[in-house]
Amino acid sequence: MSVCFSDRLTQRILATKSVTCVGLDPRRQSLPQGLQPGEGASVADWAAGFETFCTEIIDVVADKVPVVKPQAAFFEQLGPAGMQALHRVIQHAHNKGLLTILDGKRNDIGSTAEAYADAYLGAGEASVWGSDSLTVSPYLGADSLDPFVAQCDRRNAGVFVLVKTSNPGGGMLQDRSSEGQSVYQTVAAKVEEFSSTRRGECGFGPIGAVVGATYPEQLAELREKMPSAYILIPGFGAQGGGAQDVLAGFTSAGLGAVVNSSRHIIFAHRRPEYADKFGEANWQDAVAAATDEMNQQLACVFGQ
Ligand SMILES: O=c1ccn([C@@H]2O[C@H](COP(=O)(O)O)[C@@H](O)[C@H]2O)c(=O)[nH]1
Repeated sequence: MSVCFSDRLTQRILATKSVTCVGLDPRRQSLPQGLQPGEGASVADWAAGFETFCTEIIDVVADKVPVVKPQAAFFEQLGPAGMQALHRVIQHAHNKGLLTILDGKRNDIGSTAEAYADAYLGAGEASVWGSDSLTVSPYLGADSLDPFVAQCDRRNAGVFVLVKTSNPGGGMLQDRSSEGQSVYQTVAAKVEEFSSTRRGECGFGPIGAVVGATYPEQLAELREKMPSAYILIPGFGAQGGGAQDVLAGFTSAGLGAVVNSSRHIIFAHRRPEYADKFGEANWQDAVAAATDEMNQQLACVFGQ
């Protein structure tokens, strides 16, 4: 990949006219009936169901959105078979022209973080997992982030550092203050420092931040504090965030952020408004309709 991650993401946003990120969070109990392997099924059977589910979602959304975010946890739950399915899902997204954010929230001391960065960062054949980008935790400090940043430089990959997460309990650590600055503000300053010296043509660098749609005030504050960073905004839809909550994450050109929704899109066939219209057998049509709906709700970011 010769183009830096932030420029590739920007190109995809402009080409699809969408800032929606579809989260691939296959949950056993919510899979459409036709993909549930039935009683006594092995983890390998479930992994096959996950793979079919996610690849079909990718086929539906490939021309509608710039990026998908596979959630590693659900694949890890199925052991080696799940991880093989995850790999094939990432490759399928890549082959369909979608960018990938692997949501693994990885990190460790620097020398071990090097192995994580090598494993996950680099699209297609550039790394064994083939992901364009990865979510990472900042809680082991700046030196733990360095290996990820180095791999972003080497392989034109991207990372999204957890800054202000969408969950209600995140403030226990993230909102703590010392020397007049909260932890999330300290992490944001580091993200900006990394990205400001690596800006692509789009004006953003490859080191981004995770900021929840459930904290619109902090999102506005962090947009200002990190002018060089792409923001991944989870918490839209199932967690209660809406279009008005995420507007402040974008520049006036509608760039600088992508908004993730997982359950509300991939399990749209279970939402009453879609269940009646499409029925479970046509779950792919519900995914398409829910993606179109989210794109329409967020179209306002381009005309701020
Ligand atoms: O702060 C964060 C960081 C990550 N997530 C992840 O995003 C999706 C959200 O799923 P929904 O179904 O749209 O609620 C999920 O994979 C989380 O692990 C987050 O929600 N908040």
